[in-house]
Amino acid sequence: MVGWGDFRTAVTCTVAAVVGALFWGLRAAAGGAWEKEKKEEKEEKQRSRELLVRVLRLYKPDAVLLLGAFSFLLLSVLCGMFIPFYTGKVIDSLRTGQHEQEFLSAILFISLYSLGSSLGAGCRGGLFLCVIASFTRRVKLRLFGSLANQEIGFFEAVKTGQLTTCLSDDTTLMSRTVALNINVLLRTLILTLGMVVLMLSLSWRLTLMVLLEAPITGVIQQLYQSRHQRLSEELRDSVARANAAANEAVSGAWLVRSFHAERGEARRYGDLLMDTHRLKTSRDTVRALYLLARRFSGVSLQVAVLLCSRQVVQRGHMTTGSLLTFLIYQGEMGDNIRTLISIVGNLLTSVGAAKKVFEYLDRKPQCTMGTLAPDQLSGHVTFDHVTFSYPCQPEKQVLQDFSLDLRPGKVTALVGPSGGGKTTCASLLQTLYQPQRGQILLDGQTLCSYQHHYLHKKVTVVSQEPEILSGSIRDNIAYGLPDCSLDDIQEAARKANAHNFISQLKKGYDTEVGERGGQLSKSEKQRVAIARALVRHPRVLILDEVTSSLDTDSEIKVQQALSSGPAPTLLVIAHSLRTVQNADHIVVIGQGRVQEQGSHQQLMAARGSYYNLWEKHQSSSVAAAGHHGDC
Ligand SMILES: Nc1ncnc2c1ncn2[C@@H]1O[C@H](COP(=O)(O)OP(=O)(O)OP(=O)(O)O)[C@@H](O)[C@H]1O
Repeated sequence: MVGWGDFRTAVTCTVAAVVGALFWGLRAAAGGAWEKEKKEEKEEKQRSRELLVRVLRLYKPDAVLLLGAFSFLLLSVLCGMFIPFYTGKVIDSLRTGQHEQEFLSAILFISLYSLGSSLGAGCRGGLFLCVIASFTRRVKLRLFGSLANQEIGFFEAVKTGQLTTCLSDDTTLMSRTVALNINVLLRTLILTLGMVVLMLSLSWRLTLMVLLEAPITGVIQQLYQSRHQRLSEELRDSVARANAAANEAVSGAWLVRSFHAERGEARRYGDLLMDTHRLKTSRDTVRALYLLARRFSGVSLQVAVLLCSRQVVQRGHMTTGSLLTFLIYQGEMGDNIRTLISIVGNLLTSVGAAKKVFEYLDRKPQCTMGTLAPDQLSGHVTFDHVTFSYPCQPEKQVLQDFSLDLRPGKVTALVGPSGGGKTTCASLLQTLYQPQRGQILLDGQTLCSYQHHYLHKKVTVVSQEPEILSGSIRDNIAYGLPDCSLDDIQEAARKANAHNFISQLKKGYDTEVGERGGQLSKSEKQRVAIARALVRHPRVLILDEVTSSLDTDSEIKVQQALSSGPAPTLLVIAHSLRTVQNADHIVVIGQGRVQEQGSHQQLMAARGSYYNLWEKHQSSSVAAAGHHGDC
């Protein structure tokens, strides 16, 4: 016979089922309007799933540690699951006041399971942290390797702040959240399955009611997840933009100060911070609403179960102790269902940070270097009909059908008006950029077919603004050559006329030069940079406006040093025509094209653009001399 209690339970279950179905129905009805959004969401989810699989594959080297962590996880979950079960037994034996033996054994089991659960949880946590640390280090290193290999155009297109945020924050976020989410997912899954079995054994009616929470939570979660993910991504980009602005202002502090741009910079940074704040507030509001809806549904179901449980106990289907056990499980079950549903979404969200990391990890540099490393290299360079635009300004052709021959062991001077493309030639020779058309050959082979390390030892450049790194002078000269001896360093420094000033420093070659070589004068920096180039014994040496910051004495000494020993192919880029008239070959470049070439005498006789440049140079020198005389 069906009693009143059974009837009430059945009615409550049906009502709850209808509510659940209604939620699904509403979602399906609204689905029509969201068709497009849903399709995009689906594709996004598919991409996130693929990313997740890639992240998981990266954990392979930590498989042993992970196995240990999962074993402890299993131990802690299984032990923890039985504690409420024995708590119910304790209550029952207290209530009846009999079976002391049962009471004591229940207490003993609770103690043992608590010990096992705590031990398992501690070891699991420790091992997971080790895995996360090792994973993060590995990913950071791989990402750094990939970034370091990118061509210069990439660094011009992407802001430094974005790259450093990706390297420091995104890698950490990706490893932490994925590992923690998987940890929680497995723990909750095992716990939920175990609890369902135990709860069914206590009361299948109440268990069915508790399980109705799943579809309701599912709907709430669905609504929340996509919005939260979108806002989180926007927030991450906004933080990166603010970081980039701060970086730029701090690294260019002298520029900000000398142009009195402090207020403008502060305003720009303030606007970006405001944007970040707005996105953060929206994201937190969405989260607060979600938590509210989740809590409300959970509490409603709890009340419904309590109402029905009275009937179940009164009818003798359960003891009070079992009911207590059930209610403890129910409390945890609600959390577990919510966690299980949210964790799948969280896992997909957490790989959002991995998106950028993989984007940079997968990026292939425009020029992948080859394997050529011949013992003999004559240093014959050919620009063969090269056309080039900078990646950030593709519409502006800086070099147009540009051809040039640098003959082995000879000095070629590249002269021409400012912005004509001289430094661009030097950058292309270092493979910092790739020409869009034509090719650059070294001894008949394209630059990219040489081994990376070999090419940059054989083709070196001393640029207008030499990059000096913080560290000692010795580190700077031997940069990139870990086996370079002090003798070689000193020999190169002598040739660059740098040995004297270095020897006079208190710590000599071990003197720290400060950030970006701030403790050295411009000429000293230039001479250290020349020594850095010469220590490599290059076959092709490019001096880009080097003489402008050298005094005459240094200039003569450097020229003498370069002409002694096996002379490299020398490309001298110069504004001052005085320094180039002795060159074997002079090339005049203007608007990205070769305008004239020949020896000084030939070009002067031709009375073309070189002659005009020379005339201008002469008259400005005379004017400068007159001005000094007046003074
Ligand atoms: N990184 C870059 N991105 C975009 N355009 C650039 C970049 N570097 C140079 N340019 C542009 O390319 C053109 C050629 O510049 P390049 O520095 O090669 O000239 P240059 O002859 O060496 O000038 P200067 O004698 O003043 O050093 C110029 O119009 C310049 O604005």
